[in-house]
Amino acid sequence: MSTFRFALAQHDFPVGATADNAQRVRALAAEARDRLGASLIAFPELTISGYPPEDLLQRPSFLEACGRELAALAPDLTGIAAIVGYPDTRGEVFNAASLIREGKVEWTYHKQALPNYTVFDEKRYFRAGEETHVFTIEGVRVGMLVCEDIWEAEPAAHAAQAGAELILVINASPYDQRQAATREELLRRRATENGVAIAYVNLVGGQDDLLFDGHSLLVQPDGTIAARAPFFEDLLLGVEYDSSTKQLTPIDWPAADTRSAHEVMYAGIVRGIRDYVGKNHFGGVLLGLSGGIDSALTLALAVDALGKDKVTAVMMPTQFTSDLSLREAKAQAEHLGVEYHVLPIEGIYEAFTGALAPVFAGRAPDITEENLQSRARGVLLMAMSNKTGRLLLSTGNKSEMAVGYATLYGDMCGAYAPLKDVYKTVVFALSRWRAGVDGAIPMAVIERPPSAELRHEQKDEDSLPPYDELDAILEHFIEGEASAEDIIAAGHDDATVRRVIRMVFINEFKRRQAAPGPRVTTKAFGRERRYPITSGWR
Ligand SMILES: Nc1ncnc2c1ncn2[C@@H]1O[C@H](COP(=O)(O)OP(=O)(O)OC[C@H]2O[C@@H]([n+]3cccc(C(=O)O)c3)[C@H](O)[C@@H]2O)[C@@H](O)[C@H]1O
Ligand SMILES: Nc1ncnc2c1ncn2[C@@H]1O[C@H](COP(=O)(O)OP(=O)(O)OP(=O)(O)O)[C@@H](O)[C@H]1O
Ligand SMILES: NC(=O)CC[C@H](N)C(=O)O
Repeated sequence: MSTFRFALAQHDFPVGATADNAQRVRALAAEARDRLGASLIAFPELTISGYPPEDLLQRPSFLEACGRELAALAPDLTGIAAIVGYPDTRGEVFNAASLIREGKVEWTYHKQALPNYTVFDEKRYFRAGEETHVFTIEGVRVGMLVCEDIWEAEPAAHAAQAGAELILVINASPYDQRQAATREELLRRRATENGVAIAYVNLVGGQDDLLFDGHSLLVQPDGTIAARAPFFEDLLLGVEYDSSTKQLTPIDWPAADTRSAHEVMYAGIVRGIRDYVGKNHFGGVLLGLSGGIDSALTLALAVDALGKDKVTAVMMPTQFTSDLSLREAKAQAEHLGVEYHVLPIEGIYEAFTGALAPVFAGRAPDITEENLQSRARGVLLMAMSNKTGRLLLSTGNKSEMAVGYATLYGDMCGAYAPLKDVYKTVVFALSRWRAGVDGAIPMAVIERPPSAELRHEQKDEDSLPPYDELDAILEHFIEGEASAEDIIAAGHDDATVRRVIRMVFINEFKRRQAAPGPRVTTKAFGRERRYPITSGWR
C-alpha cells in the first residue's frame, strides 16, 4: 500500500517574467512542503516563460534565460520534487516539463501534441516530442503529460500501457464560456478509457487577449470528478493519492464554485482588466461615461478590478446628451465613489466644424459630424491618459465590433477593451446581474433603449436590427461559420442576414486597429479569427 501527497500550483506565471516566475516556484515549493507536507509539486505549462510567450521563443537570449532559470532552481528546491515547465532548447525548441529532485534536473519530458488551431500556434515554435514518460514517486507510477497531450487519445493510452496508474497534466488552457464543460468531459473520457486517475493543474490570469481560468480538476479512474478548484483564483492545492484504492482526495481545497456562467465570465473580465493594468504597470484607468449601458458596465468592471481610487469617469456632453444620461452617469459615479468629471465638448465640436466650414461648404451634415463628436471625446480622453498615466478603457462590445458600429480614432480609442468579446445581449445579462448585487449599475441605464446620442432622438435600432436578432445572426455567422443561406434557413430575415454579413466583412479594417480585450467566446476577433482586410469575397 502506498499513499503520496502532492501539490498543484494553480497560479499566475506572467509571460516573459522569467526570474520572477522562478522565484514564485521556489516560494510555492517551500509552502507545499511545509504547509501541505507534499513530496511533489506540479506547476502549469511553460512555468518559467509564461504562456503563450509567442515570438519571444524566437529570441536565443530569451530561450537561454529560461534554461538558466530552470537550472538555477535545482540546488534551491530541497525536501520536495517539482515539475516545472519551460522551453527546452536542444538545437530545436521543445515545450518541456522537467522533474527537479534532490538537487538536480532528473528528466525532461517533451510535449507530444502541439495545438495549432484557434488561439494556438505551437507548431510555429516547437518540435513535437515522441516519447512517453512514466516516473515513480513514493512507489506510485505517474504518467507525465502537457496540456494538448490529453486532448488526443494516444499519449494517455501510451502512458497507461507503460504502467502509469496516475496521470499528471500541466496546462495553460484558456477560458471561454464552454471550455470548463469540454475539459471535464474530455478528462472523464481519458480516465475511463485507461482506468487511471488524473490530476489536472491549470494556469490562472490575464495575458493580453487570453484569460486563464485555473479550475484545476481531480478525476477518479471511473471518471468521477473528485474536486474542482474555483475559477480565476491563485491557489496552492493539496492532493493525496492512495494506490490501494486508486483514489485521489483533495486536501484543503476551497468550496467548489457555485457561481453562474455569467458570474464566472464577469470574474474573468475583472481578472483580465486587473492583470492587463497591473502587468503593464499602470496606476489606473479612465473611461468616457455616457449614461449608456456599455460604459456603465465597463465602469463597474473597472472598479471591481482595481478599486474606486484607480478609476476616473468622464462625462462629455453635447446638445444631444439627454438629462437621463447626465443624471445617471453622475449617479453611478457617485455611487461607486470614483473620480468624476464633466467636460462639455460643444465648444470643441464647433471649433472643428468652423475650421472645416470652408472645405465642407455646400455639403449637408452627415455621419462626418457625428464622428467628430466621438473623436473630440477620444482626444480629451487620450490627453487625460497622457497627463495622469491612467490607461484608457474602450467600451465597445462584440456586436458593435462585428458590424463596425464604432468610430475609428473616436470611441475606438483606448488600450484595452473589456467588452470586446461580449455580445450586446450578454452585456445586458451581465449588467442585470451586477446591478442586482449592490446597485453598481443604475437600472435606468439598463432599461433605456440603447442610443449613441450623436443626433436628436437617435436610437441604435434605427440603424441596426434589434440586438436579439443581430446577436443571433452574428453567432451563427462568427462562432458557427454558417452561410447566409444556413442562417436564413434557421428562420432569420433574408435582407437582414445579408446586410449584417456584409457589415461584418467590410469592417475588418476597424477590427485590425482595435484594442485587445479578453476572449470569452469560442471565436474572438483577433488572433483567433484572421480575415483579410482587402478581399473580393462577400
Ligand atoms: N476598407 C477600408 N480600409 C481602411 N480604411 C477604411 C476602409 N473603409 C473605410 N475606411 C476608412 O474608415 C472611415 C470610416 O470609418 P469611421 O470614420 O469610423 O466612420 P463610419 O464607419 O462611417 O461611421 C461610424 C459608425 O459608427 C457608429 N457609431 C459611432 C460612434 C458610437 C457608436 C455607438 O453607438 O457605439 C456608433 C456610427 O453610427 C456609424 O455607423 C472612412 O472614411 C475611411 O477613411
Ligand atoms: N456623453 C458622453 N460622455 C462621455 N463619454 C461618452 C459620451 N458619449 C459617448 N461616450 C463614450 O463613447 C462610447 C460609445 O458611445 P455611444 O453612446 O456612442 O455608444 P454605446 O455603444 O451605446 O455606448 P454606451 O452604452 O456606453 O452609451 C461610450 O461607451 C463612452 O465611453
Ligand atoms: N496549451 C495547450 O496545449 C492548450 C490546448 C488545449 N486544447 C486547451 O485549450 O486546453
